[in-house]
Parts: sequence; structure tokens; C-alpha cells
Amino acid sequence: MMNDIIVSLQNIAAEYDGERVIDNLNLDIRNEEFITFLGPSGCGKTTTLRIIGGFVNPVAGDVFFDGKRINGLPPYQRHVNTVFQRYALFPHLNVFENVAFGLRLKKMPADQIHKKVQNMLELVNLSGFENRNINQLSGGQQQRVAIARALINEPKVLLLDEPLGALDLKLRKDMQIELKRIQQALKITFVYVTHDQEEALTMSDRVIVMRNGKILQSGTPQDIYNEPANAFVADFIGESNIISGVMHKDYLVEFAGVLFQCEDAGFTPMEAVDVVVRPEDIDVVPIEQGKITGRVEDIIFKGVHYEITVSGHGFNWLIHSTDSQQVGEMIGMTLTPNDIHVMRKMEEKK
Ligand SMILES: Nc1ncnc2c1ncn2[C@@H]1O[C@H](COP(=O)(O)OP(=O)(O)OP(=O)(O)O)[C@@H](O)[C@H]1O
Repeated sequence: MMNDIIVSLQNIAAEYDGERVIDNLNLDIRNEEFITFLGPSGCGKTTTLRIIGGFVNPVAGDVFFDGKRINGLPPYQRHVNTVFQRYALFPHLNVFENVAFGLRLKKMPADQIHKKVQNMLELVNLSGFENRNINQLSGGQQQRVAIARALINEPKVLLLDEPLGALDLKLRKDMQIELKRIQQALKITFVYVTHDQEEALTMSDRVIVMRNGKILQSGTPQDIYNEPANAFVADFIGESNIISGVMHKDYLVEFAGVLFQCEDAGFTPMEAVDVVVRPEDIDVVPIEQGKITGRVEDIIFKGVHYEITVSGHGFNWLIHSTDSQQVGEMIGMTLTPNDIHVMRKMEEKK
């Protein structure tokens, strides 16, 4: 029977020159999952990917692949392949030979190689480009060749380290859709690294938010966006109003000098908390109906909505609204209990 967990990282620690960069990391990656490590530069995403690939050995903990412990197993003996940001293609070989390379190493018969490479080029939308030189391709096309080359040996897991980082925005968005389609067509596990939150939310079945070598939250894009585990995740994923507050008792929190009903419980009475409110969850109402009131300071038209900054109760509130307002106008704002996300204060490191 196929193991549902393809990769398991257990109590992993990693160091460079004696400095710890991954700390007691635990993660199970499921078969056929599109999983993304997301976090700011230096948080340990690439190192975690390299541990799975066998390029970095952890100083503590175990790596399992399909139920077998594989610590110390060299990269080429793992059923894993990697696509890097820079494509590392062979410049002296054409598209066909770049993709065929892994099969030639295996001494596969020529007719089989031909068939497999053609199928793979079709999958990445490069049929007809067989004889092109690498330097005659656009960045996006080169990245497709790199993906085809990484997939031709049918790895069980494909590791992708910021593979679209060198592409311009429009091409990156097209390639995001392409990659998702390829992953679904082949039904293999993709482990993806990015520091672009929108990219992570668009493509992934599950997002792992990292900071300082630790996992802060693991969940579906919807979980991460709607129920961020703490203020850092909320701030990193999308835009937020983050306000210091005090929990009075279960379901009652005070912030901006006002008491609000919320849906959160289990805090100590008078515990200091962070309150996160998404800009699209604030409703603008006539001033006399507002629990919070403020002055419109700034309005930016964003196409789908207006981004409105309102000062009031000692805070600058960011609001996304489909209705515009007047700069200088006084307005009211309301929040419903499920728009208010109460979070434990994070202990700060460094
Ligand atoms: N080869 C190395 N030698 C020494 N320190 C390293 C090495 N590679 C990474 N580091 C350090 O380890 C930490 C984690 O780096 P890592 O590359 O895993 O982060 P990342 O989240 O992938 O960052 P980025 O998004 O910038 O690639 C950083 O502090 C980095 O400076």
C-alpha cells in the first residue's frame, strides 16, 4: 500500500558554522500535495528544502522518505529532484538534449527517450522547440525546460526553490498556473519555496509559514489568511490592522478604547493581546452609527476597491471599500465579532 506521508521531517535541527538556523522542525508532507514554505529572507526555507534533497545534513533529527529513514543518503539516491531559481541548463545542448539528459545517463533506448521527451515537452507547452538552443529561449521557456528536465526521471517529489523569482510579474503569474496544472497532471508532490505570499496562496494545497528557523503556522491558504496564528503571520499574509488590546473575559476584548464582542476565548482575564482586523472586514457607516470614528486621511483607487486610511482612536485604520469617501470627512466604522481576530502576543526574538 502506498504511504500517504511521502516525506517526514522529525525534530530537525540544522546549523551553518555552528549557528543554528533550523530549530526542532517537525513536518509531514503528503503524497501528491503541493506544499509551500513561505517566509521572509533568511527564515530557513531553502535550508529545509536542501535537507529534503540531501544537500544539507541535519545536526539533529530524522528525515523519512516513504517510511524509510534516509539521513545521509546522497541526493542522487533519493526519489527527489530540484528546480532552482537559476535554471542551470546546459548551454551547449538543445532543448531536446537538455530534457533527455537524465535518460541518456540511464542508457535508455533511443526510441523510448524520444517518446518520453516529446511527452514531457508537450506537458510543459514546448512542443516544436526541440532543436532550439537554450540561448534562443525566453526566461519563461528556459524555466519550462528546467522543469521538464527535472521531471523526466519521474521523481516522487519535486523541490522548487523560488523557480519563478527571475521572471517578470506577468510571466510569473502565467507560470504559476502552468506549474499547478503540471503538478495536477503528474500527481506528484511539489515542495515549493517562495517569499511571495500571493504566489503561495495561489498555488498551494498547504502553506507552511516560517520565521527564524521555526514553523509558525501550517494550513490551507484559507486557514492561513482567515485564521492567522499570530500577528506576524497576519502581517506577512495580506494586509492587516494590528492593534494592541486587552482581553477582558471570554468573548470580550478591548482595543482602540472600545469594548468589542469577539469569538475568542481561553485567554487570561486582562491578558495583553494583539487584535488583527482585515481591511476588507471594516464596514464604513454614518458617523453616529460607528463604534469607532475617524477622519479620512487618504484614498487610493486600486481597481477593484478603494484603499482608505482613516485616523481615529489613536490609530491609522486601513480600510478596503468599494465605495469611495472624501478626504477630510468624518466617518464611522463597525466590526462584527467574526471580523475580530484575537491573538497571543508573540515573544520577540532578536
Ligand atoms: N551556506 C551557508 N553558510 C552559512 N550560512 C548560511 C548558508 N546558507 C544559508 N545560511 C544562513 O542560514 C539562514 C537560513 O538561510 P536559508 O537560505 O535557509 O533562508 P531562506 O528562508 O531560504 O532565505 P531566502 O529567501 O533569502 O533564500 C540565514 O541566516 C542564512 O544567512
